[in-house]
Amino acid sequence: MMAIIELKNVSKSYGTGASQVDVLSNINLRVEEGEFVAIVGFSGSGKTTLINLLNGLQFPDTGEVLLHGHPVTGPGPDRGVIFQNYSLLPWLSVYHNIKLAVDEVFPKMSSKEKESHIKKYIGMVNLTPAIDKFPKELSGGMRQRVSVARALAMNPEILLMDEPLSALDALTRGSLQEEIIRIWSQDKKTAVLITNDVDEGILMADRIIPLTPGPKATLGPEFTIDIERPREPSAINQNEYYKKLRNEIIEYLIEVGANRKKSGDQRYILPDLQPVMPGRIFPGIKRKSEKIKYF
Ligand SMILES: Nc1ncnc2c1ncn2[C@@H]1O[C@H](COP(=O)(O)OP(=O)(O)OP(=O)(O)O)[C@@H](O)[C@H]1O
Repeated sequence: MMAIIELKNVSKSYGTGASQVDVLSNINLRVEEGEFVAIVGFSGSGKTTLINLLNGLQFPDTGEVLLHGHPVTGPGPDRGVIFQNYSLLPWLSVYHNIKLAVDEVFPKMSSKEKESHIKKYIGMVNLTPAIDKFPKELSGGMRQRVSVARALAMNPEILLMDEPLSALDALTRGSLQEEIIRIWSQDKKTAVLITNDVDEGILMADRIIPLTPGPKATLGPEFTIDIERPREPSAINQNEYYKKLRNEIIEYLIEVGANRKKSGDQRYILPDLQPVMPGRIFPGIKRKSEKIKYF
C-alpha cells in the first residue's frame, strides 16, 4: 500500500558556513491513510521544521517529502494545520474567522451551504454560543477551539498539528484532545501530531515516534499504541500496558537526552525530564510569532 505521507532520508539545515545549523538529519517516515501518528520531541529539536516540510512551507536539503507518492511543492488545502498560536484575525468574529478560510477553500459553495457548513464545525467544538464573539472576548481554550474548527471546516485530508494544545491548561487540553480524536475518527482523516507530551501522544495516536534532540535530530524507534479506542484517560491510567509503554517511551527519551548532554554541546541545553505524571517532557510555554496561515 502506498503511504499517504512519506519522508525519505530527509535532512534540513539553516544557515551556511560556520553558522550552519543541521536541524534534521536522515528522517524516514511513512504514514498510512487514516493513521494518527504522534511525534514527540524536545524543545528546539526541529519539530516545527518537520511540520513545515510536510506543509510545504519549507523544503528538504536532501531527500524527499512525498504526498501520495508525489513531492510536496507547497501548502495546499489537502493539509490543514493547527498551530500552537491561534492565528485568528482580531477584527473578525468566530463565524467570520472560519468563513474567511472556508471562502478560500470552497469558492463555489453556495452561501446557504457555507453557512450550515461553518455552523456545523462551530457546533462540533462546542462554540455555538460564542459564534458572534471576537477573539479578545474568548479564553485561550476557546480561541484554540476556533482554530481547530477552522482547520477542520476546510475539510483537509491530512491534519498537521504543531503542539496545538501545549499552551492550554490541563482541563481544556483534555477536552480538546477528545474533540480532535472524535472528529478524526468520524471524518476518517490522517493526522500527524507534534507534541512534547508523552501522555497526549499515548491518548491520541496509533504510533508514537520520538524525535531525538538536535542538532541532526532524527526519528527514533516507533512505539505502537495498542490500546482500544475510545480511550478513556482515567481508565488508561490504571492500565498496566499503558504504564509499561509510557515508561519505555520516557526511558528512551531520557536516554537520548542524557547521551546528547554528554556530548557537551552547550548550544542545545536539554530541558529537565520529568518521568512522573503528567508526561510532558519539558515544562514551559512558548508562543510563536503571530501570523495567519490557513494551510
Ligand atoms: N529560519 C531559521 N533560520 C535559522 N535557524 C532556524 C530557523 N528556523 C529554526 N531554526 C533553528 O532550528 C532549530 C529547530 O527549530 P524548530 O523551530 O524546528 O524546533 P522546535 O522543535 O519546533 O522548537 P520548539 O519546541 O522550541 O518550538 C532551532 O535551533 C532553531 O533555532
